[in-house]
Amino acid sequence: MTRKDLFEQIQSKKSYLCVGLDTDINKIPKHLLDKEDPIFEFNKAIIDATKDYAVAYKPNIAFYEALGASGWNSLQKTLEYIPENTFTISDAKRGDIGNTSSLYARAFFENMNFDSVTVAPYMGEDSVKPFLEFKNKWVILLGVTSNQGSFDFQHLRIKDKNRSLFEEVIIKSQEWGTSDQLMFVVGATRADLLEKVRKAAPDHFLLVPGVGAQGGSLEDVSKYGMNDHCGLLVNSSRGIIYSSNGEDFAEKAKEAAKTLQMEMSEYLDKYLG
Ligand SMILES: O=c1ccn([C@@H]2O[C@H](COP(=O)(O)O)[C@@H](O)[C@H]2O)c(=O)[nH]1
Repeated sequence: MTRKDLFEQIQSKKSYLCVGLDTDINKIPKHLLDKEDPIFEFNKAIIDATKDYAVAYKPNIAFYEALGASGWNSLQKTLEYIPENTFTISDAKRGDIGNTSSLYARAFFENMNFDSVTVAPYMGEDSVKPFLEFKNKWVILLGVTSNQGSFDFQHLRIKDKNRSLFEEVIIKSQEWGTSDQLMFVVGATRADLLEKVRKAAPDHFLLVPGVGAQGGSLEDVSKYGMNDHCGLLVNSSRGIIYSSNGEDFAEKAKEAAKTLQMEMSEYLDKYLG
């Protein structure tokens, strides 16, 4: 999917919502467990319920690979079920020496046909570039993450450049790929840093996890993160998919997604540059 296609979807749905499919066999409603593939049945119902409000879906790969072959199978079926014109993110946080990264890229872009994959930047250029060799595919590089541990490394100051390590990641990586193939993860819990991030990357899309269960503010993210083509994909996983663990789980997920979409629609009117 191109950047233009993505912006068109955002405009037509008045939404920049990404629904996170962090599907945990121990958390899904009990009545699904006697189905042949409970994970897929759950995802299918969530996708049906939220597809009018979401422009992207983000399965977190850990939840699937933890289940072995059956998890990969559920993931493939889920990916195929996501409607066309919807952006797909494999949240895999990969990255290794070049030849290994090439194989990760093939796994998610060729074998599975995701639009994008999240990549950890700390092994540097040769670990990221293999992912950038695929036409109309996206690398979503971890910029400043939503967790407390982000302070261990990402916020360290680089004295001679007078900036933080996460800013250096965002600036340096723009030498490797364009804003048509590179996005950055910025945690919603770090909305205070969005002005800095936007200074370093004015045109790029940002994937922003951390609203909902982690408490990030959608309004702050939208106010400080939006650019003239929106430039935001805001993810909520648990806050949507586990709104209820009863028979009404899909209906409740729909309500949660719709609530976020309606708020986003307001912010698009208010903050779109
Ligand atoms: O900085 C980051 C990077 C990735 N994530 C992932 O996003 C979702 C968030 O889930 P919620 O249930 O909405 O909190 C999850 O898959 C994380 O692994 C992140 O939270 N922060």
